[in-house]
Amino acid sequence: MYLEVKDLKKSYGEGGGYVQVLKGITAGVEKSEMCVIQGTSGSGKSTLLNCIGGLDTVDSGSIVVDGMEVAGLGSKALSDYRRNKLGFIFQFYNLVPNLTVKENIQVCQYLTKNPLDLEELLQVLGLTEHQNKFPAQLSGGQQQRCAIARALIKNPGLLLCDEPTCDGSSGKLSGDQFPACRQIE
Ligand SMILES: Nc1ncnc2c1ncn2[C@@H]1O[C@H](COP(=O)(O)OP(=O)(O)OP(=O)(O)O)[C@@H](O)[C@H]1O
Repeated sequence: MYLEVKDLKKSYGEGGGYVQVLKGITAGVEKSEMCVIQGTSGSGKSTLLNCIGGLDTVDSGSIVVDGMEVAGLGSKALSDYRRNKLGFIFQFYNLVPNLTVKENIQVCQYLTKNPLDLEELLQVLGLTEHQNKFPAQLSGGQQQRCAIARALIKNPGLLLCDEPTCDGSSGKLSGDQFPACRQIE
């Protein structure tokens, strides 16, 4: 397995505000496999991705990526993991507003060891003519493609996508639209 999650538990808050979001998730994804996570709104999909991506801490359990335990890594090792192994497409894009499309992508290009070719990526994603625009000057779909390019430029071993093809207002894609993918509920 390239990604292996075992008995993962994660909660937020305390006292009356305590909520256990991940109640012992166990799942695995092979190298080159695509896997869809399905669940109702608020069920913990983003929380799971954030934990796997090292953006949030877990209460207990294990996350192994390419043979390396990620849960509990120190900050330097966690940075290396995020820089070189991981691409993350955020649900709300998280583009840097005062950087252009090209600069948003270049930030990740410069940080990683084996980046893809920037010009080619811009072209494939239909962003060449928009590369000097700022995020506020882009349509939702253009922002989304910029966020996808920023994740892909790192040529990551693991690509985590939090609703990458949904603009948050036009309805969600169902797993049925990804027949080649295995689904985790
Ligand atoms: N930082 C936080 N502090 C407290 N509660 C949180 C925090 N982040 C998420 N939650 C709660 O955890 C639960 C899971 O949230 P999460 O964003 O993972 O759901 P989701 O399945 O991705 O939802 P959606 O499909 O609507 O994006 C929700 O009840 C949410 O309110």
